[in-house]
Amino acid sequence: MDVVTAEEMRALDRETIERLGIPAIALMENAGRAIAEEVIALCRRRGAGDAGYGAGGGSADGGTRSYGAGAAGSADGGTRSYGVGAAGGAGGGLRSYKAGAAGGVAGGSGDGGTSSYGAGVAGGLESADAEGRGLGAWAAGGGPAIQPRGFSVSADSALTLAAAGAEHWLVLAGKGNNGGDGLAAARHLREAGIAVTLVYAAAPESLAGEAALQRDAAAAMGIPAVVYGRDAVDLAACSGIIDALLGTGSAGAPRGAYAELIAAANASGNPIVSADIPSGLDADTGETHEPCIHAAVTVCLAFLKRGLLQYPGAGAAGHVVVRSIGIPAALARESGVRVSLLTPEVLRTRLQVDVSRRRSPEGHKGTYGHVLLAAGSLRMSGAGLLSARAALRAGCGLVTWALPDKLLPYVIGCAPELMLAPVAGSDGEWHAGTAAEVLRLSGSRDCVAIGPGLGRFEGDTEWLRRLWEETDSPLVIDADALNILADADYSAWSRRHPVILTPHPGEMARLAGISTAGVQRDRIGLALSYAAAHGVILVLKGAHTVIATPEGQAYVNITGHPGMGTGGAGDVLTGIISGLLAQGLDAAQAAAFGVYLHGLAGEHAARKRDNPAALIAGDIIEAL
Ligand SMILES: NC(=O)C1=CN([C@@H]2O[C@H](COP(=O)(O)OP(=O)(O)OC[C@H]3O[C@@H](n4cnc5c(N)ncnc54)[C@H](OP(=O)(O)O)[C@@H]3O)[C@@H](O)[C@H]2O)[C@@H](O)CC1
Ligand SMILES: [K+]
Repeated sequence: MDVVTAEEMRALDRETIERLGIPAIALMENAGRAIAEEVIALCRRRGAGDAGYGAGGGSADGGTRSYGAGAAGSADGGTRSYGVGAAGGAGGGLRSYKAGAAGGVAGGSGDGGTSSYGAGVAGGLESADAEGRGLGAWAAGGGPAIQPRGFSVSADSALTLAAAGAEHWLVLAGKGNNGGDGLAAARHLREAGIAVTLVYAAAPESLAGEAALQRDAAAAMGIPAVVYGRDAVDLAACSGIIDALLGTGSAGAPRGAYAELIAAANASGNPIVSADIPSGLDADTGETHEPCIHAAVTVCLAFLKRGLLQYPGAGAAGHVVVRSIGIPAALARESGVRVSLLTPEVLRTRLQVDVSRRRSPEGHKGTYGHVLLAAGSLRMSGAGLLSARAALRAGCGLVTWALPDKLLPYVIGCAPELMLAPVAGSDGEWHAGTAAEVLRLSGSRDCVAIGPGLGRFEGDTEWLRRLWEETDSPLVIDADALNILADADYSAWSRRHPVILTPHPGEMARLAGISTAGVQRDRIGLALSYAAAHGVILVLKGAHTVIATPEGQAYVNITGHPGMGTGGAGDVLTGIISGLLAQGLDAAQAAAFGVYLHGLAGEHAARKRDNPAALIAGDIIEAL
């Protein structure tokens, strides 16, 4: 799934309209219909008592974000799900997101999907038709067992709602194309029997182009309209709100009536469905201006916007569903879009990773590579142990842990699968003279990981420079090794093999020479520019870790759990990435797949606890 900036989105719009000849009004119609379908899907979920998307957004499982794709896609209260295919949506009951040959990308009709046949290639679908009947009404067990019963007809069920009479939605319309999308949605809701009132943020006469056409069509259908500031408006007196105030054409903090409507919508307690992005959000950076809509659902049009993946914007967007509006998906790649959501499909098709982690029947420990880890000190022995154990669990054949010799008695037996290589330290710490010994050990290793629990020591810059320049395999640099780099001017250091840097935001701030808040302001943009400028693979850790390559590609990961904010989780990631590198994955593959697996294991580990706050780094290793 491609992730775009507002500028890239505008270029893709232009390309579609001007080169392909698809009229702008057609795109807007598709956008309006998609928004209406998602509103109806939300009404159905609410009718069914699913509190997953209440007012104020947020997912039901305490933080796992969900992104759906396809028609009427919806996720099940926080479980991440990816739907693909003609009628593919992330169905209400799909839980097939495990990395695996068929995992995570099974298509199926979402609740309220358009077809009784055709969808449902995956087992376990719990989709329902317009009347709320599960597919099981026709075929026990669902899935491909559904048989046509002679002649039958199905209707446009995604745009019908049995309990429409109980609903009254307000459509907050700005004067740009985002407002036009909302006005088109209003007509479809009205068709579904839902009461709708338009609330214009600006005088309706100020709308132009396609938005003006939508205004006139809505008026011709007799949809009631009020103008904010001229007519009385009570945003609490409704059952839901469509936010079509500001989209990708907005700049800066919302002004005037826009700001007042956003604040009132948030205060109303009603669920808000945002068109394209929550109004008040910076579509690129994820910065939330004051005020910013807090959506229950964001119906993102055509391509995922970077701002919806980056916090705090990701927190304001609620459940994000990306809907096709007629812009060919291939255009994004063709026009050089460089950022992707890290899904199992992207891992398989773009990164060519064997996500099944298949083992060869003839394989032996030599088949799966050998990691050398230079890590640990007396004060921080656990970091090295965590990295080493994680590398083994990631599937590599052998791990040698180089450590200061004074540490040896304390770690012998802690992990019997490990090989320990004591180097002559000074009082349990590293010293500059150990570089030659580490280099010697690295000679027959498939990758070298440096940093967890390393500490700082005199001459550490020269020590790291030698390893950087002379090791003959890919390097993973973490923790204190990153701090050594931050204090050095390493741009002149030469390097023949790839380097992966794995900073958390604080370490990234030191590397880039900016504040941590500056790092978090636009993580995707920073990761892309840093990786390109320094010729490294950058893994910028944190919620929605970004993996950027020197060639200018970036991947944004959404596996993971808030419970993973615990000491040692980063050391585990370093081990996983190293373990994958040793098995022959290239640096981009190992970094991306490692981050993905780390998050997935964190989710599994969190689920095993009564309370995810109890999660510790070792649990992530055990869940791999
Ligand atoms: N193009 C297409 O083909 C398609 C586009 N699509 C849709 O269009 C959206 C982009 O539409 P857009 O470019 O018209 O911009 P939009 O977000 O509606 O806002 C512009 C208006 O907001 C105003 N404004 C700006 N900042 C402001 C502020 N801080 N506070 C207050 N007002 C502010 C600004 O007013 P001005 O400052 O110029 O007076 C202007 O009137 C996109 O997100 C998607 O939803 C889809 O239908 C697919 C096809
Ligand atoms: K909006």
